[in-house]
Amino acid sequence: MARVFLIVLDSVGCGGAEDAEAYGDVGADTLGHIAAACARGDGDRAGLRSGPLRLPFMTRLGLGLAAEASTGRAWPAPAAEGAIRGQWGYGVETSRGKDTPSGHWEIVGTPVDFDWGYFPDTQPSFPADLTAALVREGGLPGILGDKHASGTAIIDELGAEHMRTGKPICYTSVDSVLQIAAHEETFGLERLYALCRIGRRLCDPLRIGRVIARPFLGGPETGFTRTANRKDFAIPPPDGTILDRAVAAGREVVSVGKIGDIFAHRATGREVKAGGNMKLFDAMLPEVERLAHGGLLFANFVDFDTEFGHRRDVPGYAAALEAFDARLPELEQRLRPGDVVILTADHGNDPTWRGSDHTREHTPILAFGPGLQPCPIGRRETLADVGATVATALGLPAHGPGRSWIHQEMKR
Ligand SMILES: O=P(O)(O)O[C@H]1O[C@H](CO)[C@@H](O)[C@H]1O
Ligand SMILES: [Mn+2]
Ligand SMILES: [Mn+2]
Repeated sequence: MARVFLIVLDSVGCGGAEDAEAYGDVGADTLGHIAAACARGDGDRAGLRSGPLRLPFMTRLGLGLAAEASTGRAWPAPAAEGAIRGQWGYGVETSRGKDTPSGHWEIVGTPVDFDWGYFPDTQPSFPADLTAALVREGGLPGILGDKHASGTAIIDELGAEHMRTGKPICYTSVDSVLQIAAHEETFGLERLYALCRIGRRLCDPLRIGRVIARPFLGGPETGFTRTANRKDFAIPPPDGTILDRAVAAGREVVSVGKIGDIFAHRATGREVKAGGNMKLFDAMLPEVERLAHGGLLFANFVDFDTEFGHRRDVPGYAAALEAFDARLPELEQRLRPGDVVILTADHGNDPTWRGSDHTREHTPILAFGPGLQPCPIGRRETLADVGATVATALGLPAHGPGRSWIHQEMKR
């Protein structure tokens, strides 16, 4: 029986979204703009990387062709060396949010059919009764922030005041989130998590997708750094995800990275975590060897988004893509006959774009595995086609709007 490895490169969009105007994102193109910047020499950073964007493994799977099909523009990075060996295409997000839960839930077959609640880009941003309840129930002296912000910028701005006053830093973005940043030592990590649980309950009636704990360390003299102890408290996804169906059928499920958080830990099986893309890859490989026949491994590689997209760091993003690409042969070596690997993304986060938020884009979809015939899979009208394909490959029941691109004749 096949095993499926579904891997989300968080925020690695490929431009071209027809509805980008509604988001102020016309022309945003995460992969294309990184590749173009690298081609111009604007992706160079001493000691990190230089020159054109080199993604030999994914380019041979069809990444450049997928990007061209998505945007109608030539792929501004080296073409595939050798014949295309993957199934390639791109996905159109139908859920209205350009956030992580919307993207992931749609990928696994359950697009978001309701509108998330959002906090306005005003100051204060949070409704007075929400703040009052958080302060009262959390036993707080007050809160700081109360606005849209980049998470690294706001701890630079308010970290010292937070340490002095004991008031947590609450902020949001264009996504449906309440983020709470606090010092791991002076405020306390468990206390921050407890506060986020209170925030989660208070945000439920507002349909806020996630309450996110953003612990950090450091001091006013040394500067502040976020730690790997981020924790997301999410609304559970709609019923019927591919994870639900796999677990219901008694299949082994392994979640790597932040998948558990994104699905409120429902049907996420054994959760494997590590800090940073490369450590996550290290942690994923033994799971690839171990996964039972008929099993599903679902991984999210978050650094692309958190460390480079939101930080608008082109060389960093390019280096992260190259480092990820260079590890893919290690994954391929561990595949067995019938296995299917799908690489895709949940939304864009163009590091050349204004601001620090996600960007509305199509997402690349690449599939490969022993016995999987290379072919174009075209434009997929919903990311749920990925989940439908996973269901076909694993022999699980169909659910929701997705259509599988794998038929038996394309597998062998
Ligand atoms: O700037 P940071 O804190 O990384 O925030 C980002 O992370 C949030 C959740 O992924 C997004 O909504 C975005 O605003
Ligand atoms: Mn994401
Ligand atoms: Mn993000």
